[in-house]
Amino acid sequence: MPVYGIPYPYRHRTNDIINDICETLTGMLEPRLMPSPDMRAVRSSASTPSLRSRDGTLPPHLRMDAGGNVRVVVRVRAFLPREIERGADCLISMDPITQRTTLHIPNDSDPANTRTKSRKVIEEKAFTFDNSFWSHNTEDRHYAHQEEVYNSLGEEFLDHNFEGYHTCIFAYGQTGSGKSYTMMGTPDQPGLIPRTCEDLFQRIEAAHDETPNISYHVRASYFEVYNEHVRDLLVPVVPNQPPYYLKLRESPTEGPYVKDLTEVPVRNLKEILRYMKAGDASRTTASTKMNDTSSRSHAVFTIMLKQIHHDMETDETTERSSRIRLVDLAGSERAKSTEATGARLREGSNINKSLTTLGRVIAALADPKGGMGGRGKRNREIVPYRDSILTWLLKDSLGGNSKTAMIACISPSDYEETLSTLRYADQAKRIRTRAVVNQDHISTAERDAQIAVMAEEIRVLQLSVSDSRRREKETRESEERLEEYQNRVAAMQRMMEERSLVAEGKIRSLQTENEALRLHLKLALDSLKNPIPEVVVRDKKDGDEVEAEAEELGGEGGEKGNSKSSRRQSLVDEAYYGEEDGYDESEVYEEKADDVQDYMQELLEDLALFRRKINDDKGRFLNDGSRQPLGVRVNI
Ligand SMILES: Nc1ncnc2c1ncn2[C@@H]1O[C@H](COP(=O)(O)OP(=O)(O)OP(=O)(O)O)[C@@H](O)[C@H]1O
Repeated sequence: MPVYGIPYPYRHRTNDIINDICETLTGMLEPRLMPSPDMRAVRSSASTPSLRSRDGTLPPHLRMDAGGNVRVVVRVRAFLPREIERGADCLISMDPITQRTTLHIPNDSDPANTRTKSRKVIEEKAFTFDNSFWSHNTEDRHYAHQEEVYNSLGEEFLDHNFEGYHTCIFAYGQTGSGKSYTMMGTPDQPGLIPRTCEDLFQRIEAAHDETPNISYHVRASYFEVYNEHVRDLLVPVVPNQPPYYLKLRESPTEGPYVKDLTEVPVRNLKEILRYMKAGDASRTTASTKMNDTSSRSHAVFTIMLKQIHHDMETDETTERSSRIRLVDLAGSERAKSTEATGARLREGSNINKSLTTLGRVIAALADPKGGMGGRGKRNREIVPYRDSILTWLLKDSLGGNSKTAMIACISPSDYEETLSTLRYADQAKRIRTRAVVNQDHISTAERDAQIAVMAEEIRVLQLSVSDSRRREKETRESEERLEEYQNRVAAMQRMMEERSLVAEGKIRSLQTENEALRLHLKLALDSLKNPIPEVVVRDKKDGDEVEAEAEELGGEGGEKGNSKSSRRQSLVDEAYYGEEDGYDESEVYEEKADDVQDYMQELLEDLALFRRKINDDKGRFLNDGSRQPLGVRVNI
């Protein structure tokens, strides 16, 4: 149980308090702004800013852990069927008293150790670790079951979490050496992660009964680093969609974190196990020659624990925040052993690249002249955290504010790989981290002052929100108006286009008519200028009839007779020369031609004017490609 009540001086307010109170107050002030209850899965950073004791807020001897080394344990697994088939020998022995692990020289018959033969020196190697877990044969009385591993490592680390320390446990080892088995386990043999979750909620439940004035808040996140990309394992995979990768950010106070990572609040064991299983199911695994379900990514399961203690007597609040990071690394592998090709080979080379960087980080941190071990500033600066996503994300856990443990998993019969893992682990023993209790203490007066400041901030935010809403509404309205205007302009343009088409048709028919008139006029003028004498051919019968008529008229005498005579003459003339009396016909035609020409001239002038106007209209209203339609907004 965590113990509270140490009289700490006032410490800075932290983002967590602000966020939580902001959430509460914002919810009170404007419920519409709050996400729906099932949307409360907060998206935030992986290493969520926690209440951290900052420099000067705690006496140094209380603030900083005495300086802990990375705790390193080793676990050897049982033979797999393929190893039994090839008659492999177990090259490992462990001393349960001294916690010493010894790697023995392989015999010549095992094909898995052919590479070893090319070594100049093959010798027995012994290393001492914090724990050497013998999980090779269940019959052995020292056999380390999942429970033993949890009891001697997980339990202690959970104690640290309740004390307010960040912790990290990561499993390292060759592919197929038992990392996932140790961290996640099987339904029958749950590993470190489900056991930690179970113990966590058991402790919380027990604490509720004992000390009701402490409240506990648990959040969880789960992500994987695959091919140097970060993928949120709590976001369901959408079939036929490319995976969504998250970005890394660095906070000046909290270090590197994953932006927009899903962090779900969890209330009980059932919930957290559900998230754990869902995330585990979407982890990238594949079958390789070395392991049927080989993890092709590094998986990081994180639990954030926040304990809030309120002292009724002093009316003071103390908050402790700790992060529990449980990492199942992808296995180091030799392309030759896995016989990987294509995507598997690429994954393998990315896995090896990040594990090599992890090795360099460990080497730099373990260097007694520098790193955290030697407290040397120069070396600390050149730790190559940034050379891989994995080491960048684990920066805090490897060389910062965290109590960290490494579980080195080894296969029982692979000399080369096991030696490399043991050396790696041996080096990690020398890393020292600087874990601090992440605790914040706040009096009622301070809390009231903070709430007042935040209430003011919220009021200002509310104003700016309503202001931006008003502006948004105005913008929406003006956009609607603009759209209407654009529709009208478009309709007008369509009309103009139609009219222009009609006008073009008219022009064409006028042009045709014009051409016909021109031709007609030309012919008329030609015929006037060169008249063809009219030849009147009268048939005999007609002439006789006329003569007879004239005779008839001439016989009647007197005035009547005279008029008859002139009528006769005119009829004769008419018969021979046409209806008109004796005047100059060409003059009349000339006049008529002039009139027609004048009329045509006027017509042509009108036509030209009409065409000009039509062209004018076309130019103004038709979109000629270079011109934007009216009303369209152009961004300058
Ligand atoms: N302590 C153990 N007891 C029984 N079986 C084990 C033990 N450790 C590992 N195994 C078995 O060995 C096989 C490989 O283990 P696991 O998948 O955990 O390896 P891994 O190191 O995670 O491999 P990879 O890096 O390829 O993911 C599995 O079938 C697992 O059940």
